[in-house]
Amino acid sequence: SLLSASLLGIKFANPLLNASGVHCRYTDELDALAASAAGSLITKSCTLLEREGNPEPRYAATALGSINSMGLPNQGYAYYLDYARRHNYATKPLFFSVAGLSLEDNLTMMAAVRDAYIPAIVELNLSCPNVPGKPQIAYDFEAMDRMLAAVSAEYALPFGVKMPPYFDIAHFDAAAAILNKYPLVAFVTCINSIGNALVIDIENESVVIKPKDGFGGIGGDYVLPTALANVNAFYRRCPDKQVIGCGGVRSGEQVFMHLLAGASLVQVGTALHEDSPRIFARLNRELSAIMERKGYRSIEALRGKLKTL
Ligand SMILES: O=C(O)c1[nH]c(=O)[nH]c(=O)c1Cl
Repeated sequence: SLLSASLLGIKFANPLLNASGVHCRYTDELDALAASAAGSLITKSCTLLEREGNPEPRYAATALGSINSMGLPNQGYAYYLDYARRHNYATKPLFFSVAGLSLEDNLTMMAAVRDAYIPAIVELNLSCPNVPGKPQIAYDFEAMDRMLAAVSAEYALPFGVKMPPYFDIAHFDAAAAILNKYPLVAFVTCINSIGNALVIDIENESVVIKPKDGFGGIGGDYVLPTALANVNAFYRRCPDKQVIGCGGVRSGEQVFMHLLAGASLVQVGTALHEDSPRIFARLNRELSAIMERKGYRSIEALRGKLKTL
């Protein structure tokens, strides 16, 4: 149909899903996404063991988006693996987000997903900005190279990576060159939050989140141009991979922008957090209306068709 999408040869009724971390820590949240108009869903990035995460307040919404320093709160990978075993894949695909605190933990968790023989799609999070003392892997190119070499060898199935934003052409080039060494990295999700921003409340003359002296990853309207640039940069540099867009989506127009930039699927974070899974029905309606107005009969007809001047 008009909004059909595909990734790794798997069919999606529409390109929309949640961004990992939003509305996906607990089974009731995941069930609500499964029952929503989203074309698929993804679990909260998980660690080997359950984590409480950082002290609250650790999320705040602003007029232009959000800031968070959650600290990877999650129920541990066994909880999400159990959910992934019970999911009905005939209704919609499920993504499984992994964010181990070490290479060994990532290998253990991905081996468990591999050995479960379920069609869950793994998105390896290389970009969590909020675990104190753990610099994010994707900003350390040698560490990212080592991680992908070991994970590719162990998991031995196609998987994807969740990337942070880059801001320098040389960094797009270097990061893409590493990803292109690994054919099993079948998709690249761009972007994670822009790390270590600072939101100030002038009434209280204070930061708005407790962890890390108020420093946290931002999402929402703040990040849209950076998200689109990263989607398009990796779309251009990784012709053998697909790209999932994430960042700044709150209406059909931003979904359309991500698709033009080359995205195959589009994730929604801040706007989903501030609304509810009902947002997916609205986004699908708005995207359909734009496509019909412009005469597009399929997403493939517009994907990656961004014009330059
Ligand atoms: O603090 C978090 O849990 C978190 N927050 C983000 O904005 N991105 C991530 O990948 C993670 Cl893992």
